[in-house]
Amino acid sequence: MTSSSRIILVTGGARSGKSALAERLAGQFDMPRIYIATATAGDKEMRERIARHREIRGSGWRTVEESLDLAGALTRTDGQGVRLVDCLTLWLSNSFRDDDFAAETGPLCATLAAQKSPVVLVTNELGLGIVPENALARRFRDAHGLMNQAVAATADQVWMSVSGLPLRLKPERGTP
Ligand SMILES: Nc1nc2c(ncn2[C@@H]2O[C@H](COP(=O)(O)OP(=O)(O)OP(=O)(O)O)[C@@H](O)[C@H]2O)c(=O)[nH]1
Repeated sequence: MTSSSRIILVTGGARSGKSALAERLAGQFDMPRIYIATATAGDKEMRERIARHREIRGSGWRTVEESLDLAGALTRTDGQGVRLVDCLTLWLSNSFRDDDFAAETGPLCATLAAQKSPVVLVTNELGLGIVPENALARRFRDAHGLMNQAVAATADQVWMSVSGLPLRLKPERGTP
């Protein structure tokens, strides 16, 4: 992995294989691995899911749990290894202020641009289905799409996982 691939975004639908792709991309950096989890274990199913993820990741990863201050977690861990953030969707949902999505996404993109060590970020490709009936869900969906665009613009590489298959979106093959 070259130094020009410092910020990598991986998008995809639920159970599309995006987390596994992100782990493979992070694994290409020959340095310690730090997993930044934005999920909180709200119920038994989520606790079991998290336990499974930890088991699969194994001891090669240090885990940092940060559901709100993602920029702070990135700043604190910069210089310590490659960071894998899983995922931006839950982070935005935890920190979403109904009226002002830029208040969260702007500082995140500025922090990403300032990182010295690599970061692989996982997000979801929302909004491919029907328009939600609920107004808050519509505002979240729109804010989430704008967040993805802003992070993708900041990223050196963008990938999408479709049915477990990786699709590279940025840079397109053949372009420098
Ligand atoms: N708090 C916490 N959350 C974790 C940990 N490990 C994984 N997670 C969370 O588990 C979630 C990812 O797992 P899944 O929901 O199974 O993945 P998915 O997005 O449905 O499926 P894929 O597209 O295949 O990745 C992310 O939201 C992570 O934050 C951990 O150690 N602690």
